[in-house]
Amino acid sequence: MATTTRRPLMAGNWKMNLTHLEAIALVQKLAFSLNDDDLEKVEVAVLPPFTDLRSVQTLIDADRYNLAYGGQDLSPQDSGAYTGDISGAMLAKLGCTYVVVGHSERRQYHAETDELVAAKIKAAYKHGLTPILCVGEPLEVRQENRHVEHTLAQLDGALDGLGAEQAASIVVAYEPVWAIGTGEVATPDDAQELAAAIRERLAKLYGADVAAKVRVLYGGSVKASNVKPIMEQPDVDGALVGGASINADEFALIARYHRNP
Ligand SMILES: O=C(CO)COP(=O)(O)O
Repeated sequence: MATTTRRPLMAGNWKMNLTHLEAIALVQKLAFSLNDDDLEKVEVAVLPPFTDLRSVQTLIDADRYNLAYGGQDLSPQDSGAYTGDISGAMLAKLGCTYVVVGHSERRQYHAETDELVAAKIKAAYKHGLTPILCVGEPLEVRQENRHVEHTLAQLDGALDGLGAEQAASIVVAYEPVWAIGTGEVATPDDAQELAAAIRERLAKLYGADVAAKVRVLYGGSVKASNVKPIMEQPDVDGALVGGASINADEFALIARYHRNP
């Protein structure tokens, strides 16, 4: 399927890093490193901790930076007695475009199930947010050569009950757990294999037109030095970057992969 209609998305998942003051410095530096030409070719988003979002919003609005931003998680509930949780409504009020859902660290450390991930996706759409759904297999599953099956089962579970109109705007990030924070990046062929399998499953569930619209990202040890061949894969439409996204120079280089040497 043609990639030309899908604008790549380069998203920086800061995870639990950077105070709101550090966030301001990073976003300023990032904005100065990217020119209009870069931002026409790719969409660039930052996904800071909740405590940084108000500062990031204020800065981006005031200086009219052409950067998107979003949260790293949301509650499936709208409001109420859910201590420590943040609702989609709260993120939407802060001008967020995106919200990460089902990251492997949430699945691992907060026991998030596919069912909960599906509920969070619905909550995101309810509040006008675009989910960045993370799927991907742990090492032992890859060693057993069940990575495609495992990842597609996560996708099926997360999309359960979701209509085609909403599915057309979802972003799916293939993040093999063994590649996250390990320095061991998947090969461009690995990334393409799963991105194509995800798109094929979307086509089966929602039709080829929907599948052709969905951006499928790769995530896991992405750096400026390895991003280009991954981005050249026909079904890979961007990157979800962790560690390298909290360094403004490195993340700008990644976002500008199309003019890296
Ligand atoms: O989990 C990731 C992005 O969501 C990837 O993290 P790293 O880029 O640090 O491997």
